[in-house]
Amino acid sequence: MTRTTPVLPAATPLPLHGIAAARRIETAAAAGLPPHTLMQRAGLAVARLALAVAPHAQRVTVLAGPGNNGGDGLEAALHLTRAGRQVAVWLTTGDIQALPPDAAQSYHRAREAGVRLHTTPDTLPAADLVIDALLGLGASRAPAGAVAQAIALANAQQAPVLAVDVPSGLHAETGARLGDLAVQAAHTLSLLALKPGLFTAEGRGLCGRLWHDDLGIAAELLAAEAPLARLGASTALPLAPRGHAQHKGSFGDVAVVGGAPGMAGAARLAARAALAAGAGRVYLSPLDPASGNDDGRPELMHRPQIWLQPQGLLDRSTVVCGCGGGSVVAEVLPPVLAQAPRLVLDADALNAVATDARLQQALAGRARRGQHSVLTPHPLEAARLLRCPTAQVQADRLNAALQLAARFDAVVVLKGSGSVIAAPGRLPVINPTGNALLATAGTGDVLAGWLGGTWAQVPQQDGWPAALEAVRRHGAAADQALLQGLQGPLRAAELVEAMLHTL
Ligand SMILES: NC(=O)C1=CN([C@@H]2O[C@H](COP(=O)(O)OP(=O)(O)OC[C@H]3O[C@@H](n4cnc5c(N)ncnc54)[C@H](OP(=O)(O)O)[C@@H]3O)[C@@H](O)[C@H]2O)[C@@H](O)CC1
Ligand SMILES: Nc1ncnc2c1ncn2[C@@H]1O[C@H](COP(=O)(O)OP(=O)(O)O)[C@@H](O)[C@H]1O
Ligand SMILES: [K+]
Repeated sequence: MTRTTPVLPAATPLPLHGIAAARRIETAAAAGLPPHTLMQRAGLAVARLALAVAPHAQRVTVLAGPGNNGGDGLEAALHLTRAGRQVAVWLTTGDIQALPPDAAQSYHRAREAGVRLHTTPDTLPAADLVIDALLGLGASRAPAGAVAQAIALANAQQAPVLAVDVPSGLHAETGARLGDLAVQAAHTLSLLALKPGLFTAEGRGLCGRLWHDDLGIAAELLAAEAPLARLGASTALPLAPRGHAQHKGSFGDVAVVGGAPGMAGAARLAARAALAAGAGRVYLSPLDPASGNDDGRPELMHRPQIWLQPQGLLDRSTVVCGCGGGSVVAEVLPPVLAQAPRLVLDADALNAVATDARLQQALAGRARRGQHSVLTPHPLEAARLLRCPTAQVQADRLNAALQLAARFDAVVVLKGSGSVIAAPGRLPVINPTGNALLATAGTGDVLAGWLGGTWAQVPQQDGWPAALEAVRRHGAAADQALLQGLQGPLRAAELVEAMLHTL
């Protein structure tokens, strides 16, 4: 029995399979079933979801492509016709002989059921719902010809679009667009395996609301294939509750090094976030000698130039370095990289590392010395570290994060829509929370600080659990703000407070 479920929020971690693995899962599942069963189940699942999300839609247009994704659409058309809807199928090919066998069988079933079938549309009929069954896992190049034309028509009309398996024009594995044209869906029903590209880069934006149907196959078939990543859980993994006899020394120290002239706010935001995350003591060591304490947060302690003290805060704290670091941060990085036992490197600290081979060596050698590092680049910072264009990072975010993690022997948080968390020897995680309310200056500083504040409370661990939890909660606060109707950006100082009130 097939079961369609919403994917987000994900209460438990979910495996995300690459295209090759997804195809092997399909082949293994098909081998244990009568011919054509999976496509029939896929079409039924699409039709049921269409009726559920658009119950009043009388006129449904199905855009069917040249492969098996089109076959799923033809099956859905058949069921929607039986359910009394006015269905028109627009096939991108008139050459029925060229359809793969499963899709050809669905074509004949649809025709026999009286579905109206047309080829190569110039215009689309007015519809209440459009089903995008143009391209699925087989999409390997920029949409061209009739497929490209159909995508453009789908995006130009008003009705909501339900995408089958993946919005056409999106790469299911990377979340990058294959070309200029991609379907903007209101809903996407992912079939059999969930794919990483639905959750990162352009995926979240193009998919709309995400649904999943495993087409009733045995769970063992999915478990038999190694995933490329997992979708993190969007529920809280709380720290141990505070004991009655605990004191501020029980919750670790954080030292924030950042805030070059003109950028004091960035370091203050990170320090505020570390405090709110629950660190016992938070010290602020500004890179601007003229900068004073954060008057809005008298709890923070002003400690100038901790990098000049041979033994002290740098040796025993969780250090967050780089927020608003400017170019001067490069000067303090040698002692910071040498001494900090647990280090979060953000923003200008990463830019400084990107341009200095000695700093790169010092960073990469930390793990061998038993020191732990977490890097939190946004795509441009990641591109500088990898010495490639930003577009190349965004074209394969999982791979970029894995490369950085291997090169620097560190936990890496590649930020942006669907942040990727990677570390050597671990399956990468795509974070399921967050939205564009976070697209405003300073929210990255808040993430780095919160991460440091979380990590300081579990100093015996590497930065992996703290990174997962900080990224999840950061996004969850934005999701909660969206649900509460916030229209504008979630300003960074307010984000700190919002995170405090988010599980
Ligand atoms: N079989 C089953 O039982 C089940 C199948 N399922 C469904 O099958 C889907 C995978 O089907 P698929 O492998 O046939 O690939 P699909 O995505 O339809 O496209 C291939 C066609 O598109 C063409 N094409 C590619 N790129 C193009 C471009 N940019 N612009 C234009 N054309 C382009 C490509 O041409 P070619 O590159 O070969 O020249 C080829 O003709 C999967 O996502 C799921 O929906 C599931 O429901 C489970 C049950
Ligand atoms: N569209 C978006 N969807 C989800 N998260 C986003 C989006 N835009 C930005 N973010 C998040 O906001 C933060 C921005 O960080 P960053 O670019 O470093 O900003 P800054 O340097 O100004 O603090 C990151 O955690 C990023 O993942
Ligand atoms: K599709």
